[in-house]
Amino acid sequence: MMKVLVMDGVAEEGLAPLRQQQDIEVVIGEKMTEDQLVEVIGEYDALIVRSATKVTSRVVEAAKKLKVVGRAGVGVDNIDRNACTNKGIVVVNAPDGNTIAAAEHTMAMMLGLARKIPAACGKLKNGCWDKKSFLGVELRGKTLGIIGLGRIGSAVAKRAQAMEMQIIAYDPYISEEHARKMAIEIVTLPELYKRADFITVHMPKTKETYHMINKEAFEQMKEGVRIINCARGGIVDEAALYEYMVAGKVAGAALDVFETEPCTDSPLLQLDNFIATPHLGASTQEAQINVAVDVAEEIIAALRGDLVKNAVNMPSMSPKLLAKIRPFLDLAEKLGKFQAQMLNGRIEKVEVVYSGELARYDVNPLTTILLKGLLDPILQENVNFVNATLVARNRGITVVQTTTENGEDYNNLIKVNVYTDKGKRMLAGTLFQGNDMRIVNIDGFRINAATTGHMLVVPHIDKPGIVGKVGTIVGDKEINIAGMQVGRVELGGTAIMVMMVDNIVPECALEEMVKIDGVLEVKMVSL
Ligand SMILES: NC(=O)C1=CN([C@@H]2O[C@H](COP(=O)(O)OP(=O)(O)OC[C@H]3O[C@@H](n4cnc5c(N)ncnc54)[C@H](O)[C@@H]3O)[C@@H](O)[C@H]2O)C=CC1
Ligand SMILES: O=C(O)CCC(=O)C(=O)O
Repeated sequence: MMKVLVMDGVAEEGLAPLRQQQDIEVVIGEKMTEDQLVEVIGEYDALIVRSATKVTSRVVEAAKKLKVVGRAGVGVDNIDRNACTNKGIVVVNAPDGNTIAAAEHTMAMMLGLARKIPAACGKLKNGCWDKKSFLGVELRGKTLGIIGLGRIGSAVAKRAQAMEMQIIAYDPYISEEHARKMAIEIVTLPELYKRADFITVHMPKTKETYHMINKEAFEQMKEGVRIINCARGGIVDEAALYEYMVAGKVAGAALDVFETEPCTDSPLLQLDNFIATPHLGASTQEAQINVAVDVAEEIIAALRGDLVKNAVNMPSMSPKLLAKIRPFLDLAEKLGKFQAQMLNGRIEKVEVVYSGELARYDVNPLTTILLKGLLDPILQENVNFVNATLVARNRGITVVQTTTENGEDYNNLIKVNVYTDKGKRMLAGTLFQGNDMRIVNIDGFRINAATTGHMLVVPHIDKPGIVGKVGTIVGDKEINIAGMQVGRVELGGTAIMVMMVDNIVPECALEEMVKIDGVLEVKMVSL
């Protein structure tokens, strides 16, 4: 039975996909300290969190069978991704389910600021009918500066356009063309500061974005600007914000997120023109169900060893790309696994060439899974789709990946050259129609071998009697031969024999075979 620990009040309705699995037990956890989590995490195969639980390196170190950490939401800054990656633990998030909730919360903040609703409401509830203090401004005709034009930034833009605002945006990773299609003008950051009446931030907290809205930024802004942060605490420097609000340059600010959460004692909370919500951006019934369902499905996929759509620490891919390359993923892994059993010496370099139709796809996931197939059988540590590239890099293995339209007589071909301190080994495989996977070349010898079961691979001198002698040894061990392929370049030169056998041939028999005159090497490969 696999166990999933669910923290932070993830929506119960969304956990239905997990509860439907016969072999998965769902445990709803109460709020825990780091020490408490460290104590229990060893029991769990998967952990689901929102933003409250911190998945620190200590927690990750204490995990014994954890395969996946799921974030029911977007931001994964509460999860130590490097620690997870090093340990081969997949980190998944649910990036789409709360976009609208966060965008609507941003609009609510903007309208709340423009019309001073929270302060007016507070005063009225205290028995004071005060109309004079709450003269607001309209959004129509105002310029909204959006920093970070991703999912939420774009959804905010669309809603603000409906309110007849003019949108300008800064996002160094979004093309102007993309913005133009949404009728958004891309500007530099200084220009955005200079022109915007309202500024809203929608990017992740990174080294680059931490305290991005600081004194220098406030200095460049318009008199009377209003600031909104429904993204991550720390993007806005709260001390600087307080200073510029008190000085009157900033007419109002609304924060849903704070540098330290929970936050109940900030001086900002004393200001009438400051609106605060306790990280509620994603807190709608709809969003919570959406993200819980999404993350539950990802957790199931990860626990079953299937590919996940929204992994943040391994190559993830669109469903469209996945459908196209899924059969090639199996082939790539098999080629890696095959090579692992053929090698002599320490791996120095892996060269993968993708040809034919494969040249049209993003082949990074194929290389990753090929490395997993290659390194997992060789190394002591657990190598998986998450950490395979990192493991290769940490071991000083150079990985080179190229694509070419020229498929060398095949519609598609994956060729893997592995260089060790003892030489080079080449292997190539293809997918024929109907996803029929075949090994088509070993060290330059053309063959046509299946990619399942056990096989003896025997490079030898092309002369009579060798196949018979190898077959006799296999027969003496009462092992059935299921099929055979021989590849040679020229008569009397070197050749390769691939003998399909029903069981693993024992080491002592392999040693006997190597002694046959003309046999150069014997490798037992199981796929
Ligand atoms: N308050 C809440 O409850 C919620 C907060 N969030 C947070 O909102 C933020 C945005 O989420 P999404 O739109 O889904 O993410 P996204 O990944 O779709 O968009 C982020 C955008 O920020 C841009 N960006 C990155 N670095 C930048 C920089 N230095 N300057 C300007 N732009 C930069 C990226 O190019 C990207 O377009 C995240 O931090 C997320 O954690 C998301 C949901 C709910
Ligand atoms: O789960 C939550 O309430 C917060 C959501 C959030 O901040 C995010 O998705 O990045």
